[in-house]
Amino acid sequence: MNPFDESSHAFIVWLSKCGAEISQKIKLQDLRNIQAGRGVVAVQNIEQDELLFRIPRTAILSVENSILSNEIPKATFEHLGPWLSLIFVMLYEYNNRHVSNWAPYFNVLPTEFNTLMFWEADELEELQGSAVRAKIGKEEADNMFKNQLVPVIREFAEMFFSGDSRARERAEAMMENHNIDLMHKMGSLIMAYAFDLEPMNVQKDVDEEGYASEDEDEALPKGMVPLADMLNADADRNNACLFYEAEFLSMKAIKPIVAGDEIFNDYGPLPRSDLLRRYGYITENYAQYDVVEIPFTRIAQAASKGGITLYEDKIEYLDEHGLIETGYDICASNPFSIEESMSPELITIVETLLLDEDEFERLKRKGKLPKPDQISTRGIEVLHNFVISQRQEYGTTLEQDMRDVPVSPTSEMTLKDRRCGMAKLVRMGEKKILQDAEKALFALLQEKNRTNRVAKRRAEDEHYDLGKRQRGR
Ligand SMILES: C[S@@+](CC[C@H](N)C(=O)[O-])C[C@H]1O[C@@H](n2cnc3c(N)ncnc32)[C@H](O)[C@@H]1O
Repeated sequence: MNPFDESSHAFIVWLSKCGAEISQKIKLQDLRNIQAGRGVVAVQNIEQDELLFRIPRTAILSVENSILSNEIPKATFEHLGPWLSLIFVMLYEYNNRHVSNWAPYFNVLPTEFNTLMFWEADELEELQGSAVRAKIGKEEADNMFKNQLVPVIREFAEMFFSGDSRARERAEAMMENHNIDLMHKMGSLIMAYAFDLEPMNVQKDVDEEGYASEDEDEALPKGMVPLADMLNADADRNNACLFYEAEFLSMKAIKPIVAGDEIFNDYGPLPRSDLLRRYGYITENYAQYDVVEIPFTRIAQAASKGGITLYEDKIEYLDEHGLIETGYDICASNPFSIEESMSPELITIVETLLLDEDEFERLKRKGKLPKPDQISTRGIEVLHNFVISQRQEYGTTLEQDMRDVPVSPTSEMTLKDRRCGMAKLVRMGEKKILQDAEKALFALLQEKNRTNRVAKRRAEDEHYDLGKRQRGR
């Protein structure tokens, strides 16, 4: 057995000893040949609703289950919040791997990542104007590690490095780059592997597709659920789901699975930019969720270029209505439609900015806002300009990108070429949306102008007829 399979085997043996029940119909498989690390595959046909495995809650790597939670005051974890608390606990268990209950688990978790946090500057450049570059948050995470996490490690150094006479020195060394890097790796593991630890029968507010809001998810405690996190995901190939029970978390088939098929979890309807940021991979069937985010700052710039003043009172009023955000999405749709793809908030903002003072005051008195489905000719022009100005943020055109082949990342490529290939697919997806939006807005503008011309001509004709009738009297 090669070392990779040996770790997989030792992990499954350990997990069974922890009390997990694992169906004989599945196995953990080496999928490095398709750049997918490990994955879970069916070895026999599986029926819908069949149990694939169940993991006792006690085997979850979480704050609650780590012995650190007996030693460190609850208030400290509350102060750190769910994300930093889990990083804290994972660092502790990782540093004490020789005695940690989760050592065989750490042996199957990756130590190298392809997520945007770990890309070189020239690789990130390949994303060109994509708003995802502003969301990587490396600096913010660095600051949180240095200003919030390291002080806690210093405060509880004797426990964190228990049994080590150099505990204080080691706590000081947590500020060093290699340790901050380790914190980023734990953070990245959480981002791509951790589950929100929902209590049993949780009632979350979900959208029409069944997804909870990010804010709601962020407030939940997080935990690393062994094996459940070995499932890959691929947009609409989801065939399994994790169920939260009192003592166990159970992974069950949600449709029949044929022997040989991979078992896929659902990571959510993520655009490829976010998939790359959080998980470090992309596949074509996530293109349906692609978005272009127009940052608010760009809207402000484009508006002032177009002669629209961002009056403070209008911005304040829009903010009171919760409409001022860091950015606004234009989503992919097929066939592209403005109603389906264009952020209604963005349309309302544009129409509000275009209101004259009297009209704005009148709406404000009534506590109302312009309706996004009643877009004006001037509003279309402004949105068209936003789209053009966003398109200019990308260094190459879609046609140029399409000319250079090959684009699809393959296993023969170097890591750099693969990253650049993935970045190119992300920026091409965004450019396609911008191209579709530009065309659709232009067509709508022409239609509006045509209707306006007809209405004007009709009004002129009526005026002329009235004049003739009056003269004929
Ligand atoms: C929750 S883990 C799944 C287990 C992982 N494959 C492993 O070997 O540890 C998520 C990571 O798996 C990889 N992954 C998931 N789905 C994938 C897919 N469809 N294609 C390629 N890689 C995938 C990505 O690296 C992602 O960050």
